[in-house]
Amino acid sequence: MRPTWTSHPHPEHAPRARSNKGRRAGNYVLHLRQQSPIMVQKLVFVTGNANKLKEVRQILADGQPIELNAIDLDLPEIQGTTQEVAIEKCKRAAEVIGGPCITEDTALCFEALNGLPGPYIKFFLRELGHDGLNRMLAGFPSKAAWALCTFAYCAGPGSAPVLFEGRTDGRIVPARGQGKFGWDPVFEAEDTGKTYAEMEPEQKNKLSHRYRAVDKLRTYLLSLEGQ
Ligand SMILES: O=c1[nH]c(=O)c2ncn([C@@H]3O[C@H](COP(=O)(O)OP(=O)(O)OP(=O)(O)O)[C@@H](O)[C@H]3O)c2[nH]1
Ligand SMILES: [Mg+2]
Repeated sequence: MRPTWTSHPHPEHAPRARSNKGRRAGNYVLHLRQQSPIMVQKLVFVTGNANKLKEVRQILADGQPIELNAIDLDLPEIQGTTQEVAIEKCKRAAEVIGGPCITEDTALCFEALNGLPGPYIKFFLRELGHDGLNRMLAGFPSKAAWALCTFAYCAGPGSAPVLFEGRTDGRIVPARGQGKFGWDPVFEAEDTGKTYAEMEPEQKNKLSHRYRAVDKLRTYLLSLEGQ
């Protein structure tokens, strides 16, 4: 079914900013623009992570005209596979805002640990830091890892979310580079010899897990526009 692109989230459903995180991405809306400004259509990106938002904006700025904004909502993230976590979060986001939306989940998966920490990387990073992530692999010969980005799009309350995954392979290394974003300094992307943190944004945004997922999402959203 074609989503009701033209509806803003109803003011009664407008979420309040998270107060417990001390950061806020801002109240924004994703505009899918056709050539005429009158045809502006809207979709909410629900995330509390300002770095994600910044990167997604940068990636989307290069290509078809999609204008991105976001709402910061404190949504529960269940335990499960990356797909299960992404589906439930997006479903809940659509219910809360009462309309179409996208959400994004990032996992960092260690080959030696059969894909863990995966979607729980946020908590491992917070508790162990860069050094601890390296030490987790001390007893294993393989330092191979992959970064996995899962975007979910939900057409509205009661609709099943659609997923878009992007994966970048690499390995876990002692921290190198400017540590502005999460685990960027300890993830060396395959065939680059550089950690994400050592790359200019332009380089990361052309090979990252996020870039690969956004590319699929963009194609899907624009195909909906044409229907
Ligand atoms: O170095 C990094 N380079 C990246 O490219 C990247 N993308 C996400 N992350 C971090 O990995 C965890 C995912 O958890 P996550 O998907 O639940 O995100 P989140 O809770 O911060 O935001 P959201 O769920 O409100 O969107 C969080 O700690 C993010 O900061 C990254 N770290
Ligand atoms: Mg989260």
